Amino acid sequence: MDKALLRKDFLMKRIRLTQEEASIKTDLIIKNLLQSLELLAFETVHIFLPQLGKNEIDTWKIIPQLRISFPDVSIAVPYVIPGTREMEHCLLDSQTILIPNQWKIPEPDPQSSKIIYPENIDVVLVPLLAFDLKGYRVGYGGGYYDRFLAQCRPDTIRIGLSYFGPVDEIGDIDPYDVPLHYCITPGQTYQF
Ligand SMILES: Nc1nc2c(c(=O)[nH]1)N(C=O)[C@@H](CNc1ccc(C(=O)N[C@@H](CCC(=O)O)C(=O)O)cc1)CN2
Ligand SMILES: Nc1ncnc2c1ncn2[C@@H]1O[C@H](COP(=O)(O)OP(=O)(O)OP(=O)(O)O)[C@@H](O)[C@H]1O
Repeated sequence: MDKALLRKDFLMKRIRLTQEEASIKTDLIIKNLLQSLELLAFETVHIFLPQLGKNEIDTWKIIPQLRISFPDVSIAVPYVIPGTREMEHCLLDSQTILIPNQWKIPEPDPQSSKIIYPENIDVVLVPLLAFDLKGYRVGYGGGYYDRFLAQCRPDTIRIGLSYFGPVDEIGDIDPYDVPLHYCITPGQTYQF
């Protein structure tokens, strides 16, 4: 199936989840994610912060667990440079000032935050709407993550988080699409 159709289908599936279903799935995703991360060595992990009102996976529930399980690890979060399809990345700590952007996604204030460069990020937790059996993904369609992942090191581990299992194949993959290494769902962890 094509990205445009998958985007529409999976946005619909996600918005139809009740708060309770979303919360149960998120807890299962966190459990599977922590198990997978235990097997990896990393110093800096990048995480998205959830868009309000769109039923995105509530990554605010993941962050405290990451801090407990990996106390020495730095957490980085993205900032979309206005008017561009590029992102900058900042350290998330108790000092970080967060401001909601035009899509109601909390973002770090890039002026007052410590900038983290893509080449220093070891693991990226990637938002998505749908993914396929080869590890390709569909997001909102801005290409923000494809651009960002291309700036990371080739050995940076890309982990998708998804409420739903994979589709067989995304039809219209293009040369800019950067596949995932893992995708974590409530039911299982896929490795590609
Ligand atoms: N939490 C989170 N942060 C993220 C992303 C993401 O998917 N999730 N992004 C991943 O790339 C980038 C932001 N990209 C976005 C692109 C479009 C819309 C958006 O809401 N677009 C439409 C509505 C889409 C719909 O619901 O139909 C709009 O402008 O109203 C939001 C974020 C960077 N930060
Ligand atoms: N590194 C890049 N340089 C230039 N264009 C790019 C790059 N990465 C992606 N694009 C373009 O951006 C557009 C959106 O890509 P795509 O539909 O794959 O977005 P997406 O993966 O759903 O979105 P996101 O990455 O924001 O979650 C496409 O036209 C794609 O060719």
